[in-house]
Amino acid sequence: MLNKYARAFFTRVLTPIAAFLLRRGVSPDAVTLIGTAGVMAGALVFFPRGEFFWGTIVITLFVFSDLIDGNMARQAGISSRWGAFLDSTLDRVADAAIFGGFALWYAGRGDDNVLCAVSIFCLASGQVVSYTKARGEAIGLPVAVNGLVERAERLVISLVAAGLAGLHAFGVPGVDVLLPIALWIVAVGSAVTIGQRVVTVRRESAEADAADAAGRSEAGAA
Ligand SMILES: CCCCCCCC/C=C\CCCCCCCC(=O)OC[C@H](COP(=O)(O)O[C@@H]1[C@H](O)[C@H](OP(=O)(O)O)[C@@H](O)[C@H](O)[C@H]1O)OC(=O)CCCCCCC/C=C\CCCCCCCC
Ligand SMILES: Nc1ccn([C@@H]2O[C@H](COP(=O)(O)O)[C@@H](O)[C@H]2O)c(=O)n1
Ligand SMILES: [Mg+2]
Ligand SMILES: [Mg+2]
Repeated sequence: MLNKYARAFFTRVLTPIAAFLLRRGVSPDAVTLIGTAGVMAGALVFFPRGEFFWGTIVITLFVFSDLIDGNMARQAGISSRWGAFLDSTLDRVADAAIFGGFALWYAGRGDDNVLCAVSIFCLASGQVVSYTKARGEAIGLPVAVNGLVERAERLVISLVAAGLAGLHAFGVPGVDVLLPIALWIVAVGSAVTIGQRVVTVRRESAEADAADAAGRSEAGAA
């Protein structure tokens, strides 16, 4: 949903920044790599220590690089298969760092085995959500479904909650419950999304196999 409705807005806002970086000789790949490194640093330095506010601020500064890199490539007319591969692969690395950071907090001083498990489930299920689409497309299917919780939703839900929960350390009462709530929402939403994508791939596979079989029997009859 966010990918559909918010992308146009962010494209307008980020296009001048992308143009500026291109004029300075920065490449889309460099933005992809630096953005991922920044997200990883924010997540793995701050989240395991429970510093959710500062971790979210650092991640937010870098995460929009994922919208800038593609914008730069398109503006410069240099979109490439390699760029698409690098972008998607490093998305997975950044997501692992974010949910891994939460898991490390709950495994350590956060001291909550259930929320540690929920964080690990968010990490793994998010990767599976992406894999279902990538593998379906790799076997030639359209995978014409996005599902309930795409990457943008996973990030916005968990990072807004983490940023607000981080305000607890500055004396704001009650906000610390937001992160557990968000993690449960992302976990359940990701499970539903996997189901939606698997059902779609199963239907599209059956249709494609039936079309292939019909084509073979027509060729045999001729
Ligand atoms: C009082 C202060 C409190 C501090 C609060 C801090 C608030 C800031 C918190 C969060 C900001 C989070 C912003 C997150 C932005 C995410 C941007 C992003 O990376 O989107 C990526 C996404 C997809 O891009 P790609 O096409 O490159 O990715 C493909 C996709 O990911 C597929 O994934 P799949 O669904 O399959 O898992 C992969 O299959 C594929 O491989 C991959 O290539 O881009 C978009 O979706 C575009 C839309 C972005 C929408 C961003 C909305 C941000 C909205 C609000 C943030 C601000 C909220 C402020 C709240 C303040 C609260 C007080
Ligand atoms: N280093 C890069 C990054 C991205 N691309 C191209 O942009 C597409 C992704 O667009 P986003 O707006 O989601 O970032 C990707 O599929 C590539 O075509 C690139 O070429 N090089
Ligand atoms: Mg990108
Ligand atoms: Mg990306």
